[in-house]
Amino acid sequence: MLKVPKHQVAGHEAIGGNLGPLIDDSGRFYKPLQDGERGTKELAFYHSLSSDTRLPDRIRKFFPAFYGSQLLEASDGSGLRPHLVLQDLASNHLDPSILDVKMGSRTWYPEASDDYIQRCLEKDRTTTTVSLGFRISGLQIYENKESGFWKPSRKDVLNFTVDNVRLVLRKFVSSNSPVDSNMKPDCCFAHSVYGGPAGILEQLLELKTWFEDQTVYHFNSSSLLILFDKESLWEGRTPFAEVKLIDFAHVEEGKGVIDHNFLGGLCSFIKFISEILTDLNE
Ligand SMILES: O=P(O)(O)O[C@@H]1[C@@H](OP(=O)(O)O)[C@H](OP(=O)(O)O)[C@H](O)[C@H](OP(=O)(O)O)[C@H]1OP(=O)(O)O
Ligand SMILES: Nc1ncnc2c1ncn2[C@@H]1O[C@H](COP(=O)(O)OP(=O)(O)O)[C@@H](O)[C@H]1O
Repeated sequence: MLKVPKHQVAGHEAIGGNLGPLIDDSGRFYKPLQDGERGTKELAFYHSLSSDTRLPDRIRKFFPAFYGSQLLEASDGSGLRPHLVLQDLASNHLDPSILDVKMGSRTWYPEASDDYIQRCLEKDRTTTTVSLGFRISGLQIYENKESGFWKPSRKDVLNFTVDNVRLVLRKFVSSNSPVDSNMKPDCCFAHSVYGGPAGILEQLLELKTWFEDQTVYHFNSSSLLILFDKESLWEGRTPFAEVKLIDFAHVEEGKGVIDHNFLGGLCSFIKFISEILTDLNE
């Protein structure tokens, strides 16, 4: 039985009769192939990744597992449509807090259509994409059983300033309410979630070592999806905090050139996470 994901934080959503991803109870995430080149590009990327022997195992783990494609009834009622069959990254987390961070100081690329470039340029200039090399494109933070999740609207997220980003990255690992804007985030989970040998910072640094070398792919407009849940943290499960790469509808061949755009954004994001840990130590 397919259903609408409970923990989707950005992108096209299968609610209100729209086209969007679906999940099942076995831990699979079905992402409909988007129209035009976008869908075929993302499918081709996953196929190429599966057979790419150059990809080290320590890097493969950053991508959702890929189980091919399947024709399924689309969520918008338009009939059968091919879907990517992916690992549902939220399925092994109870009440996950999730951040979707769109990487790069530009989300457009020269091969795209003029109309697409114009739309991207506009969003890049009005968000932190240009200034920071990344923008938060969606999030949810689990508070507690009574209050559930704090999930700011898409419009509010698109309006995040640099200061908002700094604050949200602190709220993400805090125990006090993310809703109350007067409350200083206590960052009480920062050491365990961002720090430590299996924490987010280590994972980001490992990913960075690959981006410093790899010239095979250019990850235009792709995101880092960061997930953790308090339950796994308390139970000492590993990994309880994960960094994954998603959204490959605009990946291009790297043709021997470093993906400076993604790498620059990654370095900038790493700095923001490192600062939180440094501030705690001082
Ligand atoms: O249509 P919208 O306004 O929801 O824009 C989508 C973006 O949502 P946003 O407004 O930034 O929250 C959406 O951004 P997120 O993935 O939500 O960060 C994508 O940029 C999407 O483009 P594409 O599918 O990657 O080509 C964008 O879709 P397209 O406009 O390219 O179809
Ligand atoms: N494999 C996955 N498992 C769980 N959730 C996912 C997965 N891929 C994407 N998502 C969720 O869906 C959202 C949108 O995904 P994305 O691939 O960027 O779609 P779009 O192409 O519509 O922008 C992400 O922010 C995340 O919440």
